[in-house]
Amino acid sequence: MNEEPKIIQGGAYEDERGKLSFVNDFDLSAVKRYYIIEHPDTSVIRAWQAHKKEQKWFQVISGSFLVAVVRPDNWEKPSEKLEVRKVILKADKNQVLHIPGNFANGFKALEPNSRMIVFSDFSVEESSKDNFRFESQMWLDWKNEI
Ligand SMILES: Cc1cn([C@H]2C[C@H](O)[C@@H](COP(=O)(O)OP(=O)(O)O[C@H]3O[C@H](C)C(=O)[C@H](O)[C@H]3O)O2)c(=O)[nH]c1=O
Repeated sequence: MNEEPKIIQGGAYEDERGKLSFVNDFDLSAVKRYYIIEHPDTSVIRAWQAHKKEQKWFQVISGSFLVAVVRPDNWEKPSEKLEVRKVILKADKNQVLHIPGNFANGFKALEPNSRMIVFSDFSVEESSKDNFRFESQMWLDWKNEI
């Protein structure tokens, strides 16, 4: 599988009734569950979680996050020198980041109390059989990011 992470751009509509935010191109037909992650401050690093098959979709719903994505070259002992792709997701940009299988993800909030909703195409049980973790200090010096 050679699919790459990508941004699905949404939009917003405002009138006298208020504001409606949407992501029309986000097809949720594969999604089995969602969860919401909130980081109290910008010092918390949540990394690295990885899946060979499970897909995730991330949307920031409050504040902003730096999300980093790496494709492990080896699932037991990956190289420490791999390309790190970095994306800043902000609640007011209405963007969904799709991370296909075969990638590791890591992130930190850029503002206190930032919140992110995560959609997954695997149940919790399926995910637990496709769950890989790597040390947070791998690949990125998080403290010096932004
Ligand atoms: C995600 C999830 C978790 N939980 C329970 C299971 C654990 O007892 C507890 C903490 O979960 P976990 O340590 O897996 O959370 P993260 O380390 O943030 O990882 C999660 O979010 C990152 C981005 C991943 O990519 C992982 O696949 C996903 O598991 O919540 C549930 O009951 N349901 C859920 O949907």
